[in-house]
Amino acid sequence: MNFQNKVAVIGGGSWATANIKMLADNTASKDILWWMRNGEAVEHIRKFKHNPNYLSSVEIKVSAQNISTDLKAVIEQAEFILLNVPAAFLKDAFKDITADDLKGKYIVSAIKGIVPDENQIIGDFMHQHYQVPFNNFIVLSGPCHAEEVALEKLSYLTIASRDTALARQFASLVNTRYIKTVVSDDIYGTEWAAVLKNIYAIASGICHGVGYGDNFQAVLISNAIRELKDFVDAVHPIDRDIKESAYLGDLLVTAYSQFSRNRTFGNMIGKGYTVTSAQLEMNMVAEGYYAVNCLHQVNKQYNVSMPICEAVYAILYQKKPPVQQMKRLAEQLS
Ligand SMILES: NC(=O)C1=CN([C@@H]2O[C@H](COP(=O)(O)OP(=O)(O)OC[C@H]3O[C@@H](n4cnc5c(N)ncnc54)[C@H](OP(=O)(O)O)[C@@H]3O)[C@@H](O)[C@H]2O)C=CC1
Ligand SMILES: O=C(CO)COP(=O)(O)O
Repeated sequence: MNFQNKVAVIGGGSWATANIKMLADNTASKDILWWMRNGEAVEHIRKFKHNPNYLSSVEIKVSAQNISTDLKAVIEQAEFILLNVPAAFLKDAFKDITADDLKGKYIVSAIKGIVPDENQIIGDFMHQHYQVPFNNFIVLSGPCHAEEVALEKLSYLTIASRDTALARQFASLVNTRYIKTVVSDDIYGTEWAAVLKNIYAIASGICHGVGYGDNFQAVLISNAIRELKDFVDAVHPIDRDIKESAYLGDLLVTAYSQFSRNRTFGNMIGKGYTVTSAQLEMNMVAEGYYAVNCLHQVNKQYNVSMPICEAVYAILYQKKPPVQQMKRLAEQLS
């Protein structure tokens, strides 16, 4: 297959900015395009070569005319469409985009979330609403915080697609001195694991916020990986090693890292912040907040025992006191 290597990054947040950096630092010949909704940020980046709102220390090496607020025009010029908009806002961002606009394009999802109301992970959503064939769909995941990419800390990404030759091609556009890539064909497991680990990171933050220590957190995360495996195996039962970095690795980094939005959000909830005040304070998106509500609906179909996710759901959506819920949860862990 002949590739043109024209990549459009869709979204203007931290992960989009980190993805722009990886693509620019990668030495393969390519065109990089960038869409974001914020016109002022576009003007600032064109002029000063830094994103004023996210990872502002990163130098942006994308030509000024390739950065735009016109999504249709950006998509039209690209071959790979790299989605970086939080799942809760994807439908709104794509409201003027049609299946025809995406025909023949490769859709790469770097989103770790579920589309609310639809209760679909991104591959299913793009397939059902935009007729994107699964063979044209790629997942970019793995334990990797945008902040560490900005610092060029060694990181590993998993690039998953049913078409592993396509996954390898996309991997060849993002690997750098500090980014190593692993190719997989498990699109369902990779997407669902990335969604669930955000919920477990919120649980981890809540536990910290209410006063549990490292000893308890280790038990929580040991139980979380079993819960994650049970759910992913129920949704898509294939032979997968849950200890691989796209599954266990991403859970660990998100549950333990100082950079995690989800853990930070959970910590604030544990300390008594309301959901709204925690969201306002962070100015970044904790996907797990939206995901746990969707998962609660989706799991009615699979009926997997998920006490950790249910505790997070009860705290965030049924306003149950974190201390009481974590005490109840602790009695169910082993
Ligand atoms: N950050 C990370 O390290 C990683 C993030 N991801 C995933 O990447 C995706 C993007 O997250 P990330 O880059 O971290 O996001 P950030 O939290 O850094 O930024 C928030 C993004 O959401 C947008 N946004 C906020 N409110 C709205 C709204 N009401 N309507 C439309 N857009 C809105 C912001 O746009 P604006 O600035 O215009 O308000 C901004 O682009 C998520 O799915 C996340 O899980 C995956 C791996 C690592
Ligand atoms: O997915 C991530 C790291 O792999 C980022 O997690 P947070 O959204 O919790 O920061």
